[in-house]
Amino acid sequence: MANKPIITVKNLVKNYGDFEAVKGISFEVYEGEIFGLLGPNGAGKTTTLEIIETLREKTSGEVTVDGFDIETDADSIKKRIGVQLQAAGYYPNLNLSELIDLFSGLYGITKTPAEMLGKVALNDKAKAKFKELSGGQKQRFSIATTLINNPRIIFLDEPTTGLDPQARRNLWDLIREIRDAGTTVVITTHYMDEAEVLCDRVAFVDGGHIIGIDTPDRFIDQLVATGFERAKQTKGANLEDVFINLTGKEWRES
Ligand SMILES: Nc1ncnc2c1ncn2[C@@H]1O[C@H](COP(=O)(O)OP(=O)(O)OP(=O)(O)O)[C@@H](O)[C@H]1O
Repeated sequence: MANKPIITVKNLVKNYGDFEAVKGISFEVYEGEIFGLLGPNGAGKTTTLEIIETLREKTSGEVTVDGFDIETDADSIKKRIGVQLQAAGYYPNLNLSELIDLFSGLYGITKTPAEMLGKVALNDKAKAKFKELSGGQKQRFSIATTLINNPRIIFLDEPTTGLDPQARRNLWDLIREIRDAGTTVVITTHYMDEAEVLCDRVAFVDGGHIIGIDTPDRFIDQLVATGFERAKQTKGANLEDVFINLTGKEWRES
């Protein structure tokens, strides 16, 4: 992968009153990668993402997204990114088809519901309302809405929280497909197994600082090189393997 930065963050600071939530962080996201922001609750991940998404004011520092400055070109950035909305953002009385039409209209883009729902395997739910969907289907639909404006980058904030093992794996496949089709993906997650298999690179954020940034593989190799050894696994499978083995890998939520 040619490492061409699509997001550049330099010395970003965000204060809420006297409280410094983000304390001068710098990092780059490369074009075409799945980039994970990891860290404990309250580390500053959402604050950082919302500043990059032009939804929140920074205190100081510089951020460019696809060559545009968040300070002077927020509108150009908004046109080039897709941000997952929380469920509350969907009109309750519209079905999925109507919601796609509505969002397309807001973007001034002609996208058919069949095309967008097809991308996330929800064509059979075109007439269903958002609240009637399973957790995995809701996440897939909200990812479809991020893709309507052909974004260069999408931002997913804990997209697999609360999903069952199959639904999580299917969402990983979907996120990889989106990356493979050329869209950069920035994701937050509290599941380290997910970050390990899904993310090309991850940054660890703690207390408003970035404390490490690298590929999952290199992070793990570096830790092992220090002599760290994991408690030996006594069994060749775990309960999640049993779950998947018993209930199958196919999508279960139609
Ligand atoms: N609007 C706000 N006003 C005051 N403090 C805030 C505000 N938003 C966030 N904070 C504080 O800033 C810190 C960073 O919050 P942020 O939501 O960015 O963390 P996070 O890493 O996304 O956490 P989580 O994993 O829980 O989502 C926290 O201490 C939080 O309480």
